[in-house]
Amino acid sequence: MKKQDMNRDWIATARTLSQALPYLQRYEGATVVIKLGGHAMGSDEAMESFARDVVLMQQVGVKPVIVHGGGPMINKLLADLGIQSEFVNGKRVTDKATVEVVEMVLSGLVNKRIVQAINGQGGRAVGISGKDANLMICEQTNPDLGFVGTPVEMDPSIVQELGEENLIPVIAPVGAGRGGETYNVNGDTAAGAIAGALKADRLLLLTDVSGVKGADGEVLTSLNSQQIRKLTDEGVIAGGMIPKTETALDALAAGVRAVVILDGRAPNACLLELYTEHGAGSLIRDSAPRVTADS
Ligand SMILES: Nc1ncnc2c1ncn2[C@@H]1O[C@H](COP(=O)(O)OP(=O)(O)O)[C@@H](O)[C@H]1O
Ligand SMILES: CC(=O)N[C@@H](CCC(=O)OP(=O)(O)O)C(=O)O
Repeated sequence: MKKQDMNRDWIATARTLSQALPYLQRYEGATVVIKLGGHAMGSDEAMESFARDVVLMQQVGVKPVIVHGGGPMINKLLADLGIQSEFVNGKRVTDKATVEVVEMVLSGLVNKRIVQAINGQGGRAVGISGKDANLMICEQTNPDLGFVGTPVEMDPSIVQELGEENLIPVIAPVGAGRGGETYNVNGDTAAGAIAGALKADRLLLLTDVSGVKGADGEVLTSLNSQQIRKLTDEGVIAGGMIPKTETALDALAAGVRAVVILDGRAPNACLLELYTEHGAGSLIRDSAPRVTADS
């Protein structure tokens, strides 16, 4: 690279940093719940980049809370074990053998991979599940789905206490039933319930598309609950996007200020969303269009 071009790059970097100031101030002390979907986890490099963003966010005063999925990783182990699995309306039909595999994969392999990635970037992450300290008590969603749970009682104190100690909670979407059962909870649903219980400032749902697409296939940069209902009725919002937009609406109703659906595979997705004017992905809330530094 020529010296002149390098200077231009540095000037642009300095300008970006300087423009981030109002956003850094805006999010100081804010609770940001980030749901990392199985499809967004991708390569080790993508995981490393995600972990670096999370540690940086904490360094500048945000309280990050990570809730993860891991559907593709569960699929793999079930297939290796020869256990059949099917989904109904985006939820895995979960019998006794399946729920054991789900807990093993989510609370074990996936959870510890994220914990290790964050710690590798200089953070201090602690892996828990919805079972720990009664964070997420569940009831059966529908007898036809077996051990699939709906969160009915949340105690977010463990998450708040970890945050106060500058520890980063990494939460597997597995819940406890009142009768000692283990429940498999959709990752988006769990993230929404946790964000709602914390009254988080932001819920970021990281997935494998750039945001919610409209009928023309273009990503909508901001949308409200009315638009979501209309797009869902028209079948434009479908498949795995339905639990995400439903979660977004439930989280807003529970007191979360805004929800963003964005591409977790894009480099620095979380930083772009929080610290730049244009943000990233689709911002969902019920009032004004895009976020400004003081909203
Ligand atoms: N209107 C829409 N806009 C964007 N994606 C959509 C839409 N409708 C359905 N989808 C699908 O939803 C998928 C995201 O859900 P999913 O695969 O369950 O994600 P994750 O594993 O990250 O939780 C996208 O890859 C896309 O195929
Ligand atoms: C009930 C239910 O379907 N649970 C999900 C939990 C994992 C998840 O949600 O993973 P993603 O976010 O990667 O899709 C499952 O068994 O796959």
